[in-house]
Amino acid sequence: MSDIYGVPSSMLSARRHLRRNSSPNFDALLDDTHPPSALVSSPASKVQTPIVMSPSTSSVSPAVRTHQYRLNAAQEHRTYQDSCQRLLTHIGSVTTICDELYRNNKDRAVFYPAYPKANQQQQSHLLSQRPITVSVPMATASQLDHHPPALGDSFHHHQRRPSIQSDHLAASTSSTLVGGSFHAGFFKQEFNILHLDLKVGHASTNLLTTLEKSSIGNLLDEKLQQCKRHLDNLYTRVADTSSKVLVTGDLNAGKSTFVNALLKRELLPADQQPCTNLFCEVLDATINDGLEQVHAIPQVEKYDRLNRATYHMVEMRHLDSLIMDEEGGDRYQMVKIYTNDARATQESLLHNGIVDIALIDSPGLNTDSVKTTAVFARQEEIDVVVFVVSAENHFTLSGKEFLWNAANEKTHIFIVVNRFDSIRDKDRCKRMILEQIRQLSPATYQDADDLVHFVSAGNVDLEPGSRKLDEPDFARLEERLRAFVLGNRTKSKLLPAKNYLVNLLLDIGVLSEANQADAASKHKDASETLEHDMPAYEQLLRARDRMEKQVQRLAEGTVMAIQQQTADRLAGAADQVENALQPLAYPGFLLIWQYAQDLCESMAQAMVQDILRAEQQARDDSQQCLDKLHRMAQDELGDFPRVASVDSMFVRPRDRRLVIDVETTDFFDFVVDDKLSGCVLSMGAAAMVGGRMMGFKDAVSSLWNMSSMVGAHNLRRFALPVLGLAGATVLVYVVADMRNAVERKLVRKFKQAVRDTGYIDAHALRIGRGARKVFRVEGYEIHSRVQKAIEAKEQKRNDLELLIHSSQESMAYFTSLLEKSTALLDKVEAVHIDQSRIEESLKI
Ligand SMILES: Nc1nc2c(ncn2[C@@H]2O[C@H](COP(=O)(O)OP(=O)(O)OP(=O)(O)O)[C@@H](O)[C@H]2O)c(=O)[nH]1
Repeated sequence: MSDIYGVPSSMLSARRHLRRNSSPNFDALLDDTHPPSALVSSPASKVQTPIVMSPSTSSVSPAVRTHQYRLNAAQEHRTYQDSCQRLLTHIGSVTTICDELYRNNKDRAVFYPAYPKANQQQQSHLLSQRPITVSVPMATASQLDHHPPALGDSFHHHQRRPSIQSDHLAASTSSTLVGGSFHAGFFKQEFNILHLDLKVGHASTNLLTTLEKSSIGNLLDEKLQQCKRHLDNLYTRVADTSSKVLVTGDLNAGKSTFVNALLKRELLPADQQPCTNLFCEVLDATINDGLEQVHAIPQVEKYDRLNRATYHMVEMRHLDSLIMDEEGGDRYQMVKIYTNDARATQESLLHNGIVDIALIDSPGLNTDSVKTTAVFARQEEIDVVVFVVSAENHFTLSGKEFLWNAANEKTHIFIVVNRFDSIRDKDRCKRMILEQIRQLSPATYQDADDLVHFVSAGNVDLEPGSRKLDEPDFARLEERLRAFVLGNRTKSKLLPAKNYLVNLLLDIGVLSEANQADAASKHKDASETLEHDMPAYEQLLRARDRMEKQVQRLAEGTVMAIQQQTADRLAGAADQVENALQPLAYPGFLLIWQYAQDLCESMAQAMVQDILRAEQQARDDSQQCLDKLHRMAQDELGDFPRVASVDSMFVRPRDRRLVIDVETTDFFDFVVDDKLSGCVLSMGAAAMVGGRMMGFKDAVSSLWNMSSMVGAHNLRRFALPVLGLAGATVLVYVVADMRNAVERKLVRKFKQAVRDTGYIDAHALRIGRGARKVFRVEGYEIHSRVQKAIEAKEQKRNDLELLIHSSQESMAYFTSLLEKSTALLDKVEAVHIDQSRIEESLKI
């Protein structure tokens, strides 16, 4: 759920909580204030700047100073509230931008620039333009997720990656903006927060360039999710009105006594023997509905004040035994003690009128606990660490280790040197301890006046209702501690949030610029390519039509020619078929039947030979045609292998022979002989050929035919002699002419069969079909290649058009994102945060 500006509802409720919790105290303070003439208007923060009390003000009366403290506290509270509110709004807006970017990255993988690591020279050039400091906490999402800021801030992070000092950044950033836009190229450096950690060391930049766009998109998705989680954390942290002070130190240094002294109440057990076994957090009872209660918590991360199942309620009178009992330390991780403080706001630390402060007393440091306490101190919500050291014992090894670590993390520690009353040579003791601090934590030593306090917590009067004033040293400690806590609250809550927003917005600006440029270049390239490809595409379309017509024309022309050639060749062969008879030797009258069959076979073979020649001719012609087709297609489509082959033509086994049967009548043939000038009967007699005998019926029929020709009268007169002569003549003639008769008859019969069966046309068509088939194969190949080339071009066109469209959208989106992030960056920069001024103004 989010509001109309996209701010999550959880954030809104946290903001309401902030207002509700802080306003009453603030108003109460204001009720008591003098006219606003004491306040100076500050244009930067649009709030009034409190008057910082000069050293001369120390001479004014305590009542005036208290009044001034209230004024300043009220004003600081107002400034803090204003900064909080504005940062919360900006966190919400940046979260919305991250959401949009995340969704955009899901729809269309965002371009992630793989900028090379800036070399030393470039780095120093950038540094000269953008002042960078290592004094401001700035934790990245991942760093904070895994390594909470140390000891109240995150200085150690700056050792790894320089961050931008917010106040300087405002100036430097605005100097890099022209007309509300980032200078191209200026930001070409590594990302601060959106840096994709590939865990491959120095090769990461190279690897980025080789990674799939989608993989980079996924990495960016994860990174944006991390950012959103961190923004949520920052929101909760900024909206949280409380501050936590961890009191740690050596065993028996007087930590519990010191906490009691701050509370002006004997709440925690103090003993000469080490007695604190648990972390004890003391909170103002107002946040527990005014009820004084002790909650013993087995698991801190599950603790919920309103859920009794997450803690055990312990009676206040059993508090000592709970804390001192070693078993308590084993059973519980922490004790929360809600306590009332009836003192006035400027006197109480817990109930100070500005912020809810919780004090956490911890078990004394020893070699076992030093690490646990260090981890505890690094927790995000710890704003200040107070280290208590006994003036008698100075720093132990464990104490030194703790301070040494803290110093390495560039943390200021508030040091309380307790039990100072037991020291006789106080100056010497001070010198020695300050020298130790100088070595252990130079940063703290620098501010020793404010951060190192020599006191005797045991001397603070804890009697209820006592009017006895604290020793000046302890009173000063309280005042400095309060200012330090409030100053650190800004440092540990607002500055990290502001810096994170600034760095994230700068990264979003870099990403937007890079994507704008990338989209513009893609748009330009795609438009140019499209324009360039258009004529080629249209040419291909024309080539397709042209080629299809040519293939059709060439192939069909060749087929027709082949058919015609074949028909001509076969017709010629059929006309000359009698030539096929020449090689055959006549075997004699008795084998004339066999001779007739050989004649038929010889003619058939002659025709087959011609058909085979026609087929070969067709192959040759087809080959030439295929060559032409292929060359033509290659001219348009480039080189490609030929698919069709003439070797596959006419390979199917088939009987090409024309078979005619030999019949008896084939041996008799009547011809008109020119020499006889008359019609002479040339009859082939039915003879026994190859064991075959003419039938009786046929013989009678022949004779009857002859008699009818001669005539009945003559027949009767010359019957016998004529018959005898004729018979002899006929017989001689028939026998003599039988070879010619059968040859003539069979040739005629063969030719007739050629005509009757459509032998020539059938083979001409078959051979033409064979040629057409190979042309069709090649034609199909050419067609599909042209089609593929056209489809590839069309696909490319579609892709280019899509790319043009999406790059246009991308340009529009990132232009608007850049404008938004730039405007937001200006607003975030305008949130004025000055921790040192706060500390100064709250010193009484
Ligand atoms: N003389 C003197 N004694 C003090 C002072 N502060 C604390 N003590 C004594 O020092 C002893 C230890 O005090 P605690 O407050 O229990 O010390 P601690 O650091 O909380 O102890 P552990 O939590 O058990 O490590 C007690 O006997 C206190 O009375 C002081 O300012 N002066």
